[in-house]
Parts: sequence; C-alpha cells; structure tokens
Amino acid sequence: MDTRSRTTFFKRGGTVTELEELGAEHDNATSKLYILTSLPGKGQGLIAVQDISKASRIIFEKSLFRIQSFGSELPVIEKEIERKLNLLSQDDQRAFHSLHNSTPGDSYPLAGIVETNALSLGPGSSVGGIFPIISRINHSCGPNTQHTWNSSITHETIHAIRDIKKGEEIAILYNLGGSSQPRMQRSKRNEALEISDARQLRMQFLDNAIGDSDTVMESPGIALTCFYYDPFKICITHGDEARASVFAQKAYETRLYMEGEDSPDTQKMKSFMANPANHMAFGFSESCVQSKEEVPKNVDAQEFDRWLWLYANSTDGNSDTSSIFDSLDSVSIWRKPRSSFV
Ligand SMILES: C[S@@+](CC[C@H](N)C(=O)[O-])C[C@H]1O[C@@H](n2cnc3c(N)ncnc32)[C@H](O)[C@@H]1O
Repeated sequence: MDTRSRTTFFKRGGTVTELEELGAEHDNATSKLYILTSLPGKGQGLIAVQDISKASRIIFEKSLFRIQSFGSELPVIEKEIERKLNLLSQDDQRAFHSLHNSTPGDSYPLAGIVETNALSLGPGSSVGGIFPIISRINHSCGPNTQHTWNSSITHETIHAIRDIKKGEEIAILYNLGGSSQPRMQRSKRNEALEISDARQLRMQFLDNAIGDSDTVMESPGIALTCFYYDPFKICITHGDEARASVFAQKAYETRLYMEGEDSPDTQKMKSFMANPANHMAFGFSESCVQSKEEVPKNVDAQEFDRWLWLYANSTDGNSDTSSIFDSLDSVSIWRKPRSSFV
C-alpha cells in the first residue's frame, strides 16, 4: 500500500542490493549500521545490523536532485525530472531508476518514482529531495528514527529517537495528512473560544514566527520538541524569561538527540536557552515578567516541575493550581499571582 500522501510528494520499484554499496557513493560514513533487504509485504527496507543507541546519526545523505512538489502538470514534471536525471552520473541515474514506484505501468514513470520517494526538504516545504538510501526507509506509525532536512550541511539526516536493537527495521513517519489539517483544527478552536480577530492575527503571527504545525505533521519526535516549544512560546510572549529558558533548554536537548548539534533548529534553541528575550515575540503582554535568575534552585524534581508547569493561585503553592496549558485557551492565567518560589 502507498502510505505517503500524493499531495505531499510524488512515489516506484526496483531491485536494489545492499545499501553498503550505495552508501559508499553517497557519503554515509555509518553505513555499517544497517543493510537494505527485502521485507515481506513492504518491498525493500533498512534493517539495523547492530544495536544503535538513541541520538545516533544513522544516515546523512545528499539528495540526487531536488524538485518542486506541485504547480505543474504531470507531463511537465516528467520532462523536468528527465532533465535533472540527465545531469547526473550514470551511477546516480541507476540509483534513481532502482527506487520503488508505487504506481507502476502509468504514463509517467519518472514522476512515479519521485512521488513514491521524495521527502520534503524541511517542514511544509514544497521542495522535495530524492535520496538513494533514505528513500528506502519504510513508514511506521511508531517510528524509531527521525528524518530531518539539515540546511546547514545540506543533507537529510536520520537519527535514532530511541535505542534500536540489531535486526529491527529502521522506520520513519511519512507525512500522511498534509500540512493544512492542524491549522484548520486550530482555527476552529479559536472560533469556539471567540478570540478576537486582532488576537487571532497576533496568534497567527506568533505561530508563523515559530512555525510548528507543519513540523508536527512530519514527525512525532518533532512534536516532542513542540511539547516544550509551545510553552516556551507562551512564556516568551508574557515576558517569563525564567520558565522560557527552562523550556528552551528542554527543546534544545530534544533537538540535539533528534537532529544533532549542527542542525539550525538545535542552534536556534541553544541561543534562546541562553537569551530567551532575543525571541521576536518576547514580552508582548508582560503579564508574567520573571528574570532567568528566578528559576528555582535547590528544590527537588517534583517541586521544580510543579513550578514549571503550574501557576499557583495561592501563595503557599499547594491549592487551586492551573496548568500552564490552560493559557492556550485564555491568557488570564498569566495575571494570577506568581508561585511561592518567586
Ligand atoms: C519510499 S518507498 C520505501 C522503500 C520501499 N519499500 C522500497 O522497496 O524501495 C515507499 C513505499 O514502500 C512501501 N511501504 C512503506 N512503508 C510501508 C509499510 N509500513 N508497509 C507496507 N509497505 C510500505 C510502499 O509501497 C510505499 O509506497
């Protein structure tokens, strides 16, 4: 079954042997971590040939070529792919033709390969890349790796997001739904809350400034960074440098293991960790201003989490608390008294 969205990118079949052969040609220093093999019901796929620890960079790979995902008719796309292929070496052309095509027998075989195998170069990007090895990775709803376009090194990377056992298949999450869905859901939610047009515009501005929702669609791992990045966004907006720096650190640590230190997003979070106030949305409402020095010290983990996630409604910090996530529905929480730690 073709599990990738047709609207995202184009997808074809072929015979390929061992990735180690291809790896030598496509700068994968760590190619011994996996092999390409036939898998029942899935065609080819990658299998770990040794235990791989969480956070390892399993593959980094340059694309054979890049292509715009929409905007042209199929005959035009077919011609464009042909033109790009003619610029490649014979080996790269063979690598391309060996990739799977989930629509065999139709009139546009090159577009079929692209549609089957292209990965967007960044969340929500309309530009896709074809990768001789990474394009062999199958889909899982519970993937063990994260795929990321790293614009600093202009390579696609695959990082283990948990420990992977020898013999396990290496899998990623395909973008199944398209990028507009989360935004539509969010917009309905806003209507229900009767948020003013002005505030909606502001939220759109903030959302664009941070740009999460397309990202969430492409990876559960990235969704984890949003788990920290959304509260970071809220804290920043309200001038709370203390919590913002802690959430930025957690988002940085998550990006680090999923994408590596050289990822631009990892670097961005590192800089917000040091200077949360540098974010363009900093201090929009100033209803919960706290400096970085106000991060509680010498408290146990439970108390720290309580400070981080809950705003106490009473000065002893023990009763009538509200979750920081409540502020997604209403900004009023930010006007409540600060916790007892400050
Ligand atoms: C990008 S290719 C992945 C590599 C491909 N299996 C191959 O033989 O080259 C995508 C295609 O692999 C197959 N595929 C991917 N994930 C799958 C899964 N979880 N179960 C079954 N088939 C899958 C589908 O045919 C899909 O169109």
